Amino acid sequence: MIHFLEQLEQQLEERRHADPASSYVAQLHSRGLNKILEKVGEEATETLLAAKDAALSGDHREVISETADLWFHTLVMLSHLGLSHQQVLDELARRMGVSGLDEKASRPSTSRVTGA
Ligand SMILES: N=c1c2ncn([C@@H]3O[C@H](COP(=O)(O)OP(=O)(O)OP(=O)(O)O)[C@@H](O)[C@H]3O)c2ncn1[C@@H]1O[C@H](COP(=O)(O)O)[C@@H](O)[C@H]1O
Repeated sequence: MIHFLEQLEQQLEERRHADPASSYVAQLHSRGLNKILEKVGEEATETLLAAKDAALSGDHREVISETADLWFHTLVMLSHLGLSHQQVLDELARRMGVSGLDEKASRPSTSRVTGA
């Protein structure tokens, strides 16, 4: 899986400066960060709607497809910002074993008051 992400990231970097007429990835970069963020938001919404449908119907194909779209556009976003999926994996690894409840309780008291 990690090897596949490395291959995909390499392909996304290669396509970054390709001809937008023949590459969707190049098209996204040429349209700029706001367009990429718009797509991430759109795919996030489509993913949650598909998840609601999947819970009702038991058919998981659409939520898997939409989640793949969301991950793909998120990878393009990271690439546009000069970041790597590895930095996200490192952050998840850093959090491994730290309960989300404990982490939240250790935040400064102002955060707890606002519930943020
Ligand atoms: N994994 C993907 C991938 N997943 C989704 N998509 C595209 O993401 C788009 C999302 O579909 P939408 O209907 O939401 O987008 P749209 O309606 O066309 O967009 P709007 O004009 O409405 O904003 C579609 O065009 C999909 O084909 C992807 N496009 C590319 N890749 C990977 O990126 C590589 C390079 O792609 P190209 O740059 O196109 O060669 C490919 O070989 C793949 O490995």
